[in-house]
Amino acid sequence: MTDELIDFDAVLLLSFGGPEGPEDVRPFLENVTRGRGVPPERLDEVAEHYFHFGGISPINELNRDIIDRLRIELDRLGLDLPIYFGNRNWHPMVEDTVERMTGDGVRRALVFATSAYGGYSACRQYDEDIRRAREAVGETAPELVKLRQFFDHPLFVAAAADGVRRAFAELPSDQREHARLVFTAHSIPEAADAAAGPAEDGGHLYSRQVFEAARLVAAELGVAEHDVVWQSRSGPPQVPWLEPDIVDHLDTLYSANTQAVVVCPIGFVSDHLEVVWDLDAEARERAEELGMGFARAAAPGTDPRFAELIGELIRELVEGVPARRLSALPAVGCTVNGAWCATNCCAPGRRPVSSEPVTVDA
Ligand SMILES: CC1=C(CCC(=O)O)c2cc3nc(cc4[nH]c(cc5[nH]c(cc1n2)c(C)c5CCC(=O)O)c(CCC(=O)O)c4C)C(CCC(=O)O)=C3C
Ligand SMILES: [Fe+2]
Repeated sequence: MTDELIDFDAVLLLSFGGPEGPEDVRPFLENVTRGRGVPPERLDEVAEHYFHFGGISPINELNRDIIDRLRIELDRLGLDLPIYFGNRNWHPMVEDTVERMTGDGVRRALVFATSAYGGYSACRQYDEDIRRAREAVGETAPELVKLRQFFDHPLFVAAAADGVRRAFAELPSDQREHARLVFTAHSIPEAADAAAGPAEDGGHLYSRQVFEAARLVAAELGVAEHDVVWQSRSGPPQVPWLEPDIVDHLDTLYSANTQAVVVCPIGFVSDHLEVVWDLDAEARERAEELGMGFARAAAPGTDPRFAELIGELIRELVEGVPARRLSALPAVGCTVNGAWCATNCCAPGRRPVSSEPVTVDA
């Protein structure tokens, strides 16, 4: 990124996308898993999760709500920028959106990708989306400047902490005091985590940022102990992914006499299908079988501070306001036209740079 402040004429919210009816589910899943070696049985299983909710993922509506709140926030800030919406895997597809932006005369837009973290799936794949969309349009495509990773922004941490506070309050008072705070994020292959971040930084940027965000939220709440575990694993069983899984972890906690858990999906921006299925359905059911209390914290996306956060990330580039950050870990991801953050940053096939064990307790 250049140091000089430059003019922007639009904002693009770039997200994952999700089906909006039963007939969308299969083609959506084909889009998500194209070329990724996800076994067909896994796809059948995941399709069932979507059918359970009538084939509708909440993600698009939640993103539209974020856009509505961002509109109000940008108006409040006096930033007269139209907001566009485009997805990687479902309509509105980012290629179509960038084409529309071009037709509307947009020359240089800020891109907010709905993930707080680094790593291939959480960061670099959004750069690929930006490149693909610009290539589809050709030479007249607008310049697209992606906003940075925000896992340690005080507004992200505060919004997540508030969700946890409300979840604790949902538990019966006798369980509240002893409830274990457990954070979850989407599991990724261990090799992808090892390759996450600029190579010279030593890798594992995704899991390090997730651990750090969890630590910051727990610290804000004054909760002394917590765990970080993973959810929504896919891919063949012989390929190692980040572990333990949330459901297995509930068994471990049960063996250690834990009476209740509060689960915070810190790895996600909104309560989309992976949250409502893997946590509200599967994990809650396991907790009930074990007789453990269970409450799930809302993801930060619906909190008014989330729109404020996006406004602040925009002002970092538009007005040069200093980046507010609570950790010293790298927060990269701000690049132009889908360029990588650094050579080999989060490269899908990069060899592990270090293989330090990733601990669970903070
Ligand atoms: C790190 C990460 C995030 C967080 C960052 C971010 O938010 O961007 C995320 C978000 C999401 N993941 C989502 C859904 C899916 N992810 C899948 C598959 C995968 N995710 C992966 C990683 C991540 N995923 C990976 C390494 C795979 C394996 C295949 C591949 O390398 O691509 C599959 C395929 C089937 C399966 O589950 O096996 C589905 C359906 C939805 C939408 C939910 C809805 O519809 O509401 C969202 C927001
Ligand atoms: Fe995913």
